[in-house]
Amino acid sequence: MKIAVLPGDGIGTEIVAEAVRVLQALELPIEMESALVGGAAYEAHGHPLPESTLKLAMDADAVLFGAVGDWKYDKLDRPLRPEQAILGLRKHLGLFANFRPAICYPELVGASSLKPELIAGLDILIIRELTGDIYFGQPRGRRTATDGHFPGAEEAFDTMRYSKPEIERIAHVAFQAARKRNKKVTSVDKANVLETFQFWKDVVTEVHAQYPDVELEHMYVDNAAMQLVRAPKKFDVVVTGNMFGDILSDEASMLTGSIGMLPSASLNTKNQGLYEPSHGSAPDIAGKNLANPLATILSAAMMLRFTFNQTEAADRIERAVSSVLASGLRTTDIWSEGTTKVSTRGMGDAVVAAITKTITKG
Ligand SMILES: NC(=O)c1ccc[n+]([C@@H]2O[C@H](COP(=O)([O-])OP(=O)(O)OC[C@H]3O[C@@H](n4cnc5c(N)ncnc54)[C@H](O)[C@@H]3O)[C@@H](O)[C@H]2O)c1
Ligand SMILES: CC(C)[C@H](C(=O)O)[C@@H](O)C(=O)O
Ligand SMILES: [Mg+2]
Repeated sequence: MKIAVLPGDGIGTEIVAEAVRVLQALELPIEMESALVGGAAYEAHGHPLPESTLKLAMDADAVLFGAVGDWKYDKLDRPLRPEQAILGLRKHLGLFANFRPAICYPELVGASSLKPELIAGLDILIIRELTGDIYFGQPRGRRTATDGHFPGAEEAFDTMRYSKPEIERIAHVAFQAARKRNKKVTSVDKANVLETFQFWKDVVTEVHAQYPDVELEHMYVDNAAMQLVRAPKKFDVVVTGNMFGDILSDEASMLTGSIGMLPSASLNTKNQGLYEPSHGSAPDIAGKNLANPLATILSAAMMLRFTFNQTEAADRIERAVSSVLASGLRTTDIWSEGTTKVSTRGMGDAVVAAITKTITKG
């Protein structure tokens, strides 16, 4: 089991350190090798995704990723910006299927900004297409407008596009995931305005014919954003494009109590995966030992489950997280009256201790 460990920037280094300690506590035959990525790699090597880092990731069975980015790099040319590292990894490794499960742990029902009854028992899965859409479509750039409202003015443009096979494969992923859950898929689009998403809707409908046991509903993205906070438990599997999935998954994270609770798995056709929290490098709290490491720790559990088929070890991590939350320990983002505030390291220590206890007990 070879894991490339890429902590990145900001809180990335702090949260990945805790996930690594959790993996080590499991005493599995895991080989881990670290490399710089994002702004840290730009500082050291002049590029956010150096060849050596990309090679390490491509040769590994799985990548454990923290986060990249900092406001101080926002003026760099786009190819040198830290965010290009994660986009480049997704593209080079072909990580088209992104799983972002939003699960509300019973202990955190009070931590969300939503009413407890809306989110108690919540367990939804957002499946985000990760290598297409306006994120990767060409052409893009800046130019002088020759038409539109202001001919002659400076303008910028991007290209939204999806090919049929790209939509088909993510639709299959969603229907197959739904089969193992509550057999309902909501496909989120903007077919009323965008040709790309009328096509998305048509192709998803076509693929659905192969899954008559799964219910399919279509929903416009603006309505989906509203329904997610109105009645989130009505969803089971949500499948959508790259950009809508980015936005809706951050929204869904608040249903779990905090963005610090939302893990993710990004998979390719070879079951190679990159595992990262759904949040970013949080420059506002970086270096303060304040970040919640649980999204990253839970991403490590997803790695054991999806890439390494180590179901028992994955369960062990998830049980340890539950027991730590049940014992009342909270990082600042999920803290509420009557619970005990701990640091990033303190939360990591508690999860490691809970795992060690289960191993000792056998
Ligand atoms: N995959 C990635 O590497 C990734 C993802 C998202 C954003 N980014 C980058 O991160 C930088 C910051 O972006 P942003 O501020 O928009 O989003 P962010 O997710 O980094 O932070 C948003 C807010 O959530 C809080 N937060 C995030 N993770 C947390 C955690 N684990 N525990 C407690 N609080 C947490 C932050 O303190 C901040 O207030 C940008 O450069 C952005 O491009 C990277
Ligand atoms: C950092 C950025 C490129 C990334 C995205 O937009 O995909 C992030 O927001 C995410 O959700 O992983
Ligand atoms: Mg995002």
